[in-house]
Amino acid sequence: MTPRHDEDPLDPHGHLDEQAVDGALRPPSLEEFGGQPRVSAQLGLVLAAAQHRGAVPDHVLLSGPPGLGKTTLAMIIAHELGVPLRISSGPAIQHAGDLAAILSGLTEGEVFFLDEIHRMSRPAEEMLYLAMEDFRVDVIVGKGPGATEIPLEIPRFTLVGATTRAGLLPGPLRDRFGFTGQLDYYDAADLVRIVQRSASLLKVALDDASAQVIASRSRGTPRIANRLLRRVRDYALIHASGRITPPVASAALDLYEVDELGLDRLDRAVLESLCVRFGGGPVGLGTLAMSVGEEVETVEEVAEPFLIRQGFLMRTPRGRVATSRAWAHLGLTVPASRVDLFTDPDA
Ligand SMILES: Nc1ncnc2c1ncn2[C@@H]1O[C@H](COP(=O)(O)OP(=O)(O)OP(=O)(O)O)[C@@H](O)[C@H]1O
Repeated sequence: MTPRHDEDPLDPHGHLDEQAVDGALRPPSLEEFGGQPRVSAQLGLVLAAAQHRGAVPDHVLLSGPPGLGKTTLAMIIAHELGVPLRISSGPAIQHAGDLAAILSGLTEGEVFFLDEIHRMSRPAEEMLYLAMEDFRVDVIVGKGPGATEIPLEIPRFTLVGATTRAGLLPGPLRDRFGFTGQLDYYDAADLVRIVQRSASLLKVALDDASAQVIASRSRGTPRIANRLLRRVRDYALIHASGRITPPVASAALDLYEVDELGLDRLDRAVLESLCVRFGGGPVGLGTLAMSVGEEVETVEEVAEPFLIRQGFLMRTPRGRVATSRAWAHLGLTVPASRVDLFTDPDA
C-alpha cells in the first residue's frame, strides 16, 4: 500500500520530518508567542525602543530549560527587526578563529543566535567579549613570539545567547548582555492555547477538554506539548477514526508512558532509582545518571528541573534526595528509616 502523506497539511508531499513540522509550528511574532508574558513584554520594549531610535538593539540572553522557546524567540527577534538571522552553537565554536569567521561575515544589524553559549571554548569566549562591546575582534596572525594581533572591525550585530545553565556563564560575559530573559515552565492555560494553535495549523480538530489532557501532561514545555499532540493525532487516526476526545488523548499518552503529571520514562527511572536503589539518597548526580543509563547532562538539564519543580526531588550539598511525594507518586511507602525526615516536628 502506498503511504498516505496527504494527512498532514504542513507536509503535503511527505517531505517534512517531525522536526521540520516542529519548526513549522513556531510562532513567527511576539504577538503569537503564547505565554511568558513578562519576558515577552520586556523584550518587546527593548526591540520597539531600539527600532524607534534606529539603533541596533542590545544583546539578549535567554535562559531556561530546553523546549521553552529560546530558539523561537531568537527567530522572532530577527523577524520583528526585519534582519537576517545567523545561527550557531557553543559546541560548534571550539576555536576563536571559528567565531572570527562568523562575526566578520555578519551583515549590519544582523541577529546572531548562539545556542548553548555556556559550552563555548575559553578563547572564543574572550573574543566574544570584545566583539559584543566594541564590535571588533583581534585576529592573531603568525605563531610564537612573532605572532601579532590585528584588530578587525565587524558590523554591529545583536547577539542572542541561549543557555540552559545561566549559572555556568562567567560574570564578564553575562554582564555584557543588555537584557536577560529567564524563561520559566508554562502554566496549563498557556499550554492549552499553544496546543490549540498547533492543532489548528495541523488542521486537527481538538476540543478544550482534550487540549487540557495534553497540556497537563506536557511538563510545562511547548515542545513536549506539540510532540504529544502529534502522538495523540496518530493514535486517534489509527484507533478512533481520527477523532480526538479526552479518553482517546489519555489512552494515547498512557501508551507513550507519559503519566498524568507529565513524568515520562526517564523521570520515573530517576525517581525509582533514587527511592528504591539508593533508599532515597543522598546520591551523587553522576551515580544517579549512571544507574539509569543516561548522560549526566540529560538527567541534570532535562529530568531534574522538572522533578524539583514538582517537589519530587531535592538538591542538597551531599547529593540528590527523594521527597515523600516521590515515593507516593511511585505507589511506594516511605521506608521507616526515612519517615522522620518528612515529619514536621511541630505538627
Ligand atoms: N511560546 C510559544 N508559543 C508557541 N509555541 C512555542 C512557544 N515556545 C516554544 N514553542 C514551540 O516549541 C518548540 C520548541 O521551542 P524552541 O526550539 O524555541 O525551544 P528552545 O528553548 O530553543 O529549546 P532548546 O534549548 O532545546 O534549543 C518550537 O517548535 C515551537 O513551535
